[in-house]
Amino acid sequence: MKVSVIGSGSWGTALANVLADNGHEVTLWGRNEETIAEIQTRHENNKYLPGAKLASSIQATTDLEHTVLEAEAILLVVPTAAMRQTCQNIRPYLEKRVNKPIIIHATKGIEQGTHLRMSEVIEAELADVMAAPVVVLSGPSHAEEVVDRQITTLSVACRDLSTAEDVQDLFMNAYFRVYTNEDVLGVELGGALKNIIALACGILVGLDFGDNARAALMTRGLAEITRLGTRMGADPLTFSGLSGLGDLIVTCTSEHSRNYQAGYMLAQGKNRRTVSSDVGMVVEGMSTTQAAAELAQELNVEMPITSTLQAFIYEDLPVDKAVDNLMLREGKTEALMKHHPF
Ligand SMILES: NC(=O)C1=CN([C@@H]2O[C@H](COP(=O)(O)OP(=O)(O)OC[C@H]3O[C@@H](n4cnc5c(N)ncnc54)[C@H](O)[C@@H]3O)[C@@H](O)[C@H]2O)C=CC1
Ligand SMILES: O=C(CO)COP(=O)(O)O
Repeated sequence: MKVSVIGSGSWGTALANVLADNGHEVTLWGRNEETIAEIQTRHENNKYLPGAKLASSIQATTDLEHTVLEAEAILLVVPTAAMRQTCQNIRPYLEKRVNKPIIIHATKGIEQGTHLRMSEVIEAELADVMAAPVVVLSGPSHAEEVVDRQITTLSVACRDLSTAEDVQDLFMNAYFRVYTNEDVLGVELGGALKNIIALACGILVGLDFGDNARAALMTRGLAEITRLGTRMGADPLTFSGLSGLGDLIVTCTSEHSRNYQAGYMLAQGKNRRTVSSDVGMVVEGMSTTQAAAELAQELNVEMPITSTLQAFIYEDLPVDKAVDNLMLREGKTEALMKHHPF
């Protein structure tokens, strides 16, 4: 199958490599001429995946029209902040086509201002020029390990199950196992919101808190993700799956996680305005924290970790006050569904 990947950062490059391993004709689009030339000629992407050798069959290009006109499936893997503009950039080429492609995305975030999920942004811009409802690929998957062909499991979500199954077939192989899911909302929210908790874990570890505190943050983090997601209409069980608990574990416990790294740097006193460029790659959790705190307020859902992190990052709340905010709140019951239906 002809598959085009739009976004040649770490995740787009690693996914292009999986698709090439599966024998697909892969075109990888990026905006940076140097990166694209390096992928095309040396089969390497040293800025984002240093040391990795990529499949030589990947065709890397900066020509967006060529990338869009040929593909039977298009995978969008740009940062959240660039998703709407990217859809607008590819739209004219999709309009020209008689046979429309399947659109998949693997981006984890919530759009600033609108609070829309990525599938909602894509469908708002492209609904009439795609072959099927948008498909989401999400789950515990650091690009560094995927490009090294280490065992990885993910979910593909689509409200049309047969399209999800087609995309499952596209990606599945001996090191990359994919499960289908029809809960697009839950899968997208799990992937986006775990970045908030990973940032908070990085801060906690950077400040020398112990393992008990990290376990508390992950568990209560999952509780508030589930509370918001259920309020929005997701299946609560989705958050115990790969794109919920699975992704929470991998980002809160791994030094590969850019969100975790950014949190660690914030704990060392790095400025929030420079922390993303210090990490050198996109840190989605910074803006998602703001968007999720606003969303929780709008929907009247309690998200104490998210709102405390928002105040820590954006309003200079001192760390001891942040910890007191969480620890000295009125006593609560742990039961999620019985006492707090959402
Ligand atoms: N790196 C990983 O292991 C994983 C990343 N993701 C998600 O994938 C998405 C992309 O992240 P990464 O590839 O890791 O980021 P990255 O920081 O490695 O690369 C970002 C890429 O986006 C490009 N880009 C930035 N602004 C752009 C714009 N306005 N238009 C077009 N391209 C633009 C950059 O040139 C670069 O190629 C994020 O939402 C991330 O959460 C999901 C799973 C795993
Ligand atoms: O989503 C990821 C792994 O599943 C990547 O997380 P980071 O963006 O924190 O590196």
